[in-house]
This record gives sequence, structure tokens and C-alpha cells, in this order.
Amino acid sequence: MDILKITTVEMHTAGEPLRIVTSGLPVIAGNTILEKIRYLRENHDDIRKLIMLEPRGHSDMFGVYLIDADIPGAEFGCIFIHNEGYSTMCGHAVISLGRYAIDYGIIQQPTSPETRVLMQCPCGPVEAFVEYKDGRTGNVRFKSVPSFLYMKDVSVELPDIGEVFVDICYGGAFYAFIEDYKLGMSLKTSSVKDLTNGAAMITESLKKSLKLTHPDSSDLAFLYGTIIVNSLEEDEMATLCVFADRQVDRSPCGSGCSARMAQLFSKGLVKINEARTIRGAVGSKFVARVVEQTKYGHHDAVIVEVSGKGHYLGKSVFTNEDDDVIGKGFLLR
Ligand SMILES: O=C(O)[C@H]1NCC[C@@H]1O
Repeated sequence: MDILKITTVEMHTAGEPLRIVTSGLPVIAGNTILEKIRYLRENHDDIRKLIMLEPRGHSDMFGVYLIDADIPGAEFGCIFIHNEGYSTMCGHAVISLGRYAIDYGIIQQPTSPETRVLMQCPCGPVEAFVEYKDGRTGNVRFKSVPSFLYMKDVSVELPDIGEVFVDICYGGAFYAFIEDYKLGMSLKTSSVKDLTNGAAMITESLKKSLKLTHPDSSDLAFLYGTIIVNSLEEDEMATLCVFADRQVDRSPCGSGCSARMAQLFSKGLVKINEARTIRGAVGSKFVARVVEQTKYGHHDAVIVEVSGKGHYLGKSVFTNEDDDVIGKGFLLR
């Protein structure tokens, strides 16, 4: 590996980390963002492991490579990385990146009270609006790609629990959704370890039995994770997203909020423009609302707007010595 130095800006959105790589990447071959992801997976997955896994990261680390966009109007493209590979959408990253794009001069003439930043995510264009006042960036709201309920009441057989039913929904990534009580658990009182195991069992089982299709590309047609939600009878919506290799989102999961709102809308449980606050694993919140109805392929879909705020944590300079094999990345659980 001929990596000498990788520099990053470190942020978090609602507790979920975002390691933004600012220099040190090789030339990434490919004409489209999806081709670039394939190229990275096949040729430079060592870089992802180096900065996501231990000892520089951990099993729940998340990051992004910024690339030139290949669609008109987008300021940049985002290649999201995590403990297992590359994701198709990441709302918490978009929220932090909205601030970063202005604060680090990608957008040179920001406007008040909001600046529009169009980002190309692997799932498609995502439009962010960044609060900007007196030279300072603030909250970010984004409108994601069309989100939809893909399949309802899919049966999953779980060891020790038995048969449960999940809905599969898309919000730039595919998730299985299940209420906590159906697993005999509670988002309020069960341990994160038990919830994670329950969610991961669902994802693993569905990956073996369910073939997903996506209107645009087979590269986007895979189950990213399972989201455990609370009952709608509770005062506030709550969620815990377990994605990639048992990675636990600290935030309420932006793409999961889009998918959840699409699920609720298609069942008549939220109305257009009705704002819902969604609490994540560490108590932080996003606000989401359906803003438009649309079609995506043959799916009845909606555009969901999600808002939250990202914060800066610092900067890193990562190196790797030639004789440091362990330092190339590992996970201990
Ligand atoms: O906010 C989101 O959409 C993301 N957070 C980590 C997992 C998802 O990609």
C-alpha cells in the first residue's frame, strides 16, 4: 500500500460520526459514482479499512470520500464508507456535509437565510438546504431521492423468537422495519446489544431469502440493515438502525427516516407536510416530513425532508508504517 498520509475533518451528526477525507485518496477510476464504488471495492478497499476499522476507527465508524459529481448541477459526489463497505445513502452525512461544503469553501457564495447544496449520493441527487446567517452555518434539511414501501409483512423466522413480519422500505437504501414489541423488546429498556442482535438476525435471514430490485440499478438493490421502531402509540417516534456488519447508528438515521415516513405515508399514518420528530439511539433527534408524492419506477413514492445538525470535532492526519500489519485495520468485538 503506497498510502503515506490521509487527512480528514471529523464531524458528527446527532452522535453519529462522519470522517470526511480531505486528502490522500488515489485517482478513482470510473465514469459514474457507482463505477467508482466498484473500482474502490476491488482496488482500494485497504483505504476504507485503514480509516474505518481499529485502531484508527471502530466497529461503528462512518466516513465519506468526496469526488467530482457526474450529474448536472451537483457540487460534489459522496462515497459513503462504513465497517463493511460502501453505502448507497447516508442522511446523517448529508447533514454534516451541508455545513462542511460552506465552511470549507466548496460553496463560495453562500446565501442567507439558507444555501442550497446539491450533492450526488450513490442513490441519486440529494438536495440540502443549509442555514446560513452572519457567516455561520447551522441546521440542514435535505430532500432525498424518492422513498417507498417496497414490500409489507414479509415473514422472517428467527431463532428463539419464531416468525415475525417486517416491512421492507427504501429511503436511498433498503431497510427492514419491525416494531420493538414484536421482538419481545423495548427501545426504552432493552440493551443495545440485544436490540442489535435482534436486528442483525433479521437482516442476515432476509439476505438469504429475499431478492430486491431497484428501479435504476442492481448496485442499489441490497438490504442495508434493519431498523427497530417503537409503537406509534408512544408519544414520540423512536428508532434504532443496525446496518452493514452489525453497525449501530447513533443518529436517528436520515435514510431510515425517509424510508419510515414513506412506510407510514403509504399506510395512511402520516399526512403530507405533517412533521414528525424521530429519536435515535442516543436520544438525539431528526425532524422528518413527507413533502411530495411521486412515482419511482412502478412504485408509489414520496419525497421526504429530514432535518438535523452536524458538529465539528476536529481534524486528523493518519499515517501507516510499512511494517505495521495490525495497523491496516481490524475489529475486536
Ligand atoms: O443517516 C443515515 O442515513 C446513515 N447513518 C448511518 C447509516 C445510514 O447510512
